[in-house]
Amino acid sequence: MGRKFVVGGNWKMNGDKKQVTEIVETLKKGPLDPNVEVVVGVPAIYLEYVQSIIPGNINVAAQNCWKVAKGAFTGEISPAMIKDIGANWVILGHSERRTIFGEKDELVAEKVAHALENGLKVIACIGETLEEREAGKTEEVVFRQTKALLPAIGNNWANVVLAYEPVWAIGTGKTASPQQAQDVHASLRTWLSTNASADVAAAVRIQYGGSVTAANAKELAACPDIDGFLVGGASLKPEFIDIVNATQ
Ligand SMILES: O=C[C@H](O)COP(=O)(O)O
Repeated sequence: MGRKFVVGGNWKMNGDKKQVTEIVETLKKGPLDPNVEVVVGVPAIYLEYVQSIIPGNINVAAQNCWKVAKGAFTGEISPAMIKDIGANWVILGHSERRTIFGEKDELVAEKVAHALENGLKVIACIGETLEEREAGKTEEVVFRQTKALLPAIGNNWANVVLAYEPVWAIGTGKTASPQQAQDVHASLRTWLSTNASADVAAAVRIQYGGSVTAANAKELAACPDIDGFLVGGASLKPEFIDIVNATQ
């Protein structure tokens, strides 16, 4: 049962025009494993520029979008706008959106529903905080966050990638161990098989995110339920190529 490995590079609020051009040049040189789907999450202001210079084998994602097509929502962008400039993906529910900008499960779900309705593919992020993990609530939190997405996704699972990103591992240098990540991915798949369907559970790709580097990617990629990565800091560096190629 082949789940195509999918690696996202989330540039977050980093880079200027010169640096994003350099990153694209590095990606062009690769070489990138042709069996891996690659998506780069680009700051909104550079989306159209990056889309215009990136090779066709790499997909461009927005890092957020709003839940309706247009209107009086100062500072926001819509899925229609993302599609209009040629990009096809959006990252939603990232823990930085949840914790810094106060996005709740319901809002994330509304955004996911609208993005999918408008033909975008979605990387939907979930994950527990350190406090929640230490309280033994990892599964409870991850299942709650995913449950909120079920009606939003409906029968559109083919256009969704889940990204499990334990908040305590993001940007901290503390990667979840392969066993810790595998355990959550496996229990999420079991939960999906009960709460969505066996087909969804078997087919959905679950990325791991949180301090992924070239040094730890191969071991994580070898876990049976880890189907890719969502990479922050290391996606700005040439080592991103090695992370994309971690299954080789
Ligand atoms: O979206 C990416 C994650 O937040 C991981 O970031 P990081 O690789 O810098 O820890």
